[in-house]
Amino acid sequence: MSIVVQVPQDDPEASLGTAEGPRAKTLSFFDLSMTVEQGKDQKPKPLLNNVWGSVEASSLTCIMGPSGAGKSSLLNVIAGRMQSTKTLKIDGTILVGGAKIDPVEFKRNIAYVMQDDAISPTSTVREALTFSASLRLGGGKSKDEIAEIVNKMIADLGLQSCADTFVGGELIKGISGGERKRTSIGVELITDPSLVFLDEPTSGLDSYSAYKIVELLKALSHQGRCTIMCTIHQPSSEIFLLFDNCIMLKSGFVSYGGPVSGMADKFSACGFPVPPNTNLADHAMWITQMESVNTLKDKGLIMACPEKAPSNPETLTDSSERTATTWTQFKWLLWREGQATKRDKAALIGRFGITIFLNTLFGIIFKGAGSKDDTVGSNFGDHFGAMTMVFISSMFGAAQPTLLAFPAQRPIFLREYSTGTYSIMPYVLSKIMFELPMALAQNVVQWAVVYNLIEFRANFILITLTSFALGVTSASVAALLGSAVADIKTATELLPLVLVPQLLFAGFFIRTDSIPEFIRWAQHLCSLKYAMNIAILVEFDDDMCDESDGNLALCRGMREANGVETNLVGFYIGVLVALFVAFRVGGALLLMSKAKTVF
Ligand SMILES: Nc1ncnc2c1ncn2[C@@H]1O[C@H](COP(=O)(O)OP(=O)(O)OP(=O)(O)O)[C@@H](O)[C@H]1O
Repeated sequence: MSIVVQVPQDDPEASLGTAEGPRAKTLSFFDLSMTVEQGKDQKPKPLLNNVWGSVEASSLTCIMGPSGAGKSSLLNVIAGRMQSTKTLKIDGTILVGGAKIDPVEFKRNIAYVMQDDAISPTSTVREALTFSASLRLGGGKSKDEIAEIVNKMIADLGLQSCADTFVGGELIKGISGGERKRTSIGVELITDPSLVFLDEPTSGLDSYSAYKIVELLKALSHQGRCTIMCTIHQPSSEIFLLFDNCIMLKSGFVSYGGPVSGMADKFSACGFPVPPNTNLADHAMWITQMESVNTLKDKGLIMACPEKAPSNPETLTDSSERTATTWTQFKWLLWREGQATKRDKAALIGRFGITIFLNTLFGIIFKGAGSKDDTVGSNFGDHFGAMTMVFISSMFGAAQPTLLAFPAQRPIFLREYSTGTYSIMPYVLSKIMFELPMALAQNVVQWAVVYNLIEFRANFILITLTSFALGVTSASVAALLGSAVADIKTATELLPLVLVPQLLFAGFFIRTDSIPEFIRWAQHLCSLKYAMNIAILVEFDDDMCDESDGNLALCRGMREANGVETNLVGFYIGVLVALFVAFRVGGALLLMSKAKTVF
């Protein structure tokens, strides 16, 4: 790909630093093309065809066109968020001001606001902005300076009345859609970018909120803070006339590129006058949609780029380091994770409520199953069944909350990671730092409920720690699964696929030496098997069993059938730790690869 993005040559540092005041830059692009390979015997499909456009600094531009015309593709290519790949070829020249830059390096000066507002639902507006400012403006700013920047941003965005309200989401009540969009804009604008791109900023908003958002974008651009470009669907007249420029696309061709004020005349001159009392945007959309590319070419609406790209522009990179240290990232992520855990009361109550309810039920059903007192009438089958049920519930109890939370957190991670807000290590560590104590607390509650009711024989601490190890390893499996899929529904459907096979390989229903040899290896991926091996040793060891009622022989038989050996406890613990780490690393790698292809 030979895309170049340029910044002014006269004062490059001023244009790249954290300058206060006007930073907006002109933006022009020439002959942008994008084609996608379609398979061996098919011709590559063109998605963008010699697209061109030029917008002045501090202006507000919309990209319009029928569905599938290439609006998002164009926005993503200009924003440097789409690069050439094996199957996707991108070509063309993009100029910012006048000097060439590396689009990846220049990313810090470009803000991109996604269509879906991916902001932590348990943060307040002020906290979301402070989080972004603290991590993206570098370590050089004091707390007071950050607070001042955030307060100014809140005022600029008109968010004073909801500054300390939760952003909210599906499960937590929060600010309105328009306020959430403003917050998303603020989170990106806080880095003082030269160029701001927004994908459908008005989608899902009522007409008044949509108007207020575009009005805000106009004010921000006209203040000289940045040059703004966004895609938009069917704007009302009032909204459309707020834009300075419009780029209209038809099947990847430019059918209009210029000021909104000159659009009606251009359409008239090409034989498509705007009927009286008609919204110009609707008229332009209608014509673009109705007429074929050839007709629009013949009529002079679709035309080649009127200018040539300058040859050999100078290259400039933005080497300014604005990312906070890993330690700062970790502290902020930990803080946000703590707030999320504390504030999502429904999730907390659900998690511990279900644990208490299920384990009370186990306690009632298996009451005294582990008792050594012959008069209670316990037997080996009930005793082992009780242990199995408690362990299975520990496995699902830890995996479920992680899995349910993950798809909601995933888009937030993808946005923040791809904008360089933090790196993967502090993110994963901050998650684990909260998951471990939560899982421990859940297991302590679980065993506190069942231990005496069922009269388990193992040491309370040992058995609790074993089920805790199982819980956190299962949560890692859930994190891996959550990293792979985008929505809660798919994740929930896939959970049994990952956890139920564990039951088959754990040795409860079938001896592991009876499993067909070609698939027996899979037992080594099962955390439940290793946790049960340890549990068998601490609960069903020789000195825990009673020779007189035949339990000793049953215990020994079970240990033998499942290959459980007393001297391998260290190995079983090691395998659990290794599985925990492997699933976590796998999940992190998957997330990182998703972040690269998110746009
Ligand atoms: N990476 C890709 N590989 C293959 N086809 C793609 C790719 N990206 C986009 N397309 C196709 O290119 C066309 C333009 O897509 P794009 O999302 O840019 O259109 P759009 O105008 O933003 O549409 P909408 O308004 O429906 O969001 C569509 O037909 C889309 O399916």
